[in-house]
Amino acid sequence: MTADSIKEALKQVKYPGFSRDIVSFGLVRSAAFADGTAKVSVAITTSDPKVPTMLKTEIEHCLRAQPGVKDVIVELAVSAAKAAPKPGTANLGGGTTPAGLKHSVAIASGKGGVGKSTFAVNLACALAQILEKSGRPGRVGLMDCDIYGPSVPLMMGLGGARPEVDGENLVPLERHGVKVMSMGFLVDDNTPVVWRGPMIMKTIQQFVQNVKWGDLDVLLIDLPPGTGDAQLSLVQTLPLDGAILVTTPQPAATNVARKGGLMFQKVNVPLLGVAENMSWFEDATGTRQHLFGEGGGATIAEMLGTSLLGQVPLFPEIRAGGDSGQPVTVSAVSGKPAKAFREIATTLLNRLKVPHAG
Ligand SMILES: Nc1ncnc2c1ncn2[C@@H]1O[C@H](COP(=O)(O)OP(=O)(O)OP(=O)(O)O)[C@@H](O)[C@H]1O
Repeated sequence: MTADSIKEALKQVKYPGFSRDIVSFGLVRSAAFADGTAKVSVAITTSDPKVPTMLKTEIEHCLRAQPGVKDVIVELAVSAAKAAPKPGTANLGGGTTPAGLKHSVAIASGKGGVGKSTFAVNLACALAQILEKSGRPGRVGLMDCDIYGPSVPLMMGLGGARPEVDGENLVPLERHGVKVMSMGFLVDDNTPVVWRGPMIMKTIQQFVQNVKWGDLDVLLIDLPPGTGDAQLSLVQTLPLDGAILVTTPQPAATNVARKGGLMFQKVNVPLLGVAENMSWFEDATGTRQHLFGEGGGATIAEMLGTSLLGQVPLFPEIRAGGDSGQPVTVSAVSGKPAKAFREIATTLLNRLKVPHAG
């Protein structure tokens, strides 16, 4: 055995209550092997006294089964979770999953203007439609963390709306079957907000913990564009199941999108796939014009070891839907643009193993 093969073996150990293993969660701090003794050091954040005991037993059991291992020493550093855990809550690396939230997925892009918010809004509406048909209405949330230019309120037809306050909590607004919370609801359009890192972190934590999301199958999180410190902090603050990277097809966009993907890999957030937006434009004769080049989405997906979730063509109706607050998935349910988003929504639900009738 070597330090590496110990870590490899520990990939079989799942964090209690999760389908992910302790290595991919980034909880294994060190591993060593000498004279038949495997020594590992693991750091976790939890307030549940059962978790450390369960983990220790699992790790010992796993390593004792490895060839040449006679003894196992597990050093477990346990720090208390920041927030008091609610029933069904697990805490990892500082993030707290609210009870009732099944899956959270970040929508990210390497740079601005690729249609990330448009994609997030339409994906949320398509998910809500599929889940409603499956007998699960009102189980999709959309959290707009694009603090620098929140466009979700306008795109969802909620411009100027204000959420209700219930005690210490905010009640998300509901539109097109989606529960929505956005920084745009809380700040005045005419007052530019100068955000500093700690303020961003605090706001995002409150968006997760002090918003009455209720029972959700999927919460989509629209991240600010780019791969700076703000994004990295957000990703570490939020308990994420995975991320979708939105890109346009031109080869020039691949490098910057790749950086976005690598950021998630650095913090052990799995990539659920790449979504290519503005893939082509269908002219009057039905011929596809590749205005922004071709193949970028598939190339990035391959580079990052993930797959292409789907492609969304350029449609004037998509832009018009965003501007009017009636996303195309809602205003023209049976049209081609809506179908493109629904296909991606179905693939995502399958990937997250959410049962549906879509
Ligand atoms: N597939 C599409 N077809 C037609 N128009 C689109 C499409 N996707 C996005 N757009 C339009 O492109 C513009 C930019 O989209 P959007 O605001 O969603 O980008 P973004 O990546 O979220 O930008 P930022 O992150 O800088 O806010 C919008 O006017 C939107 O309506």
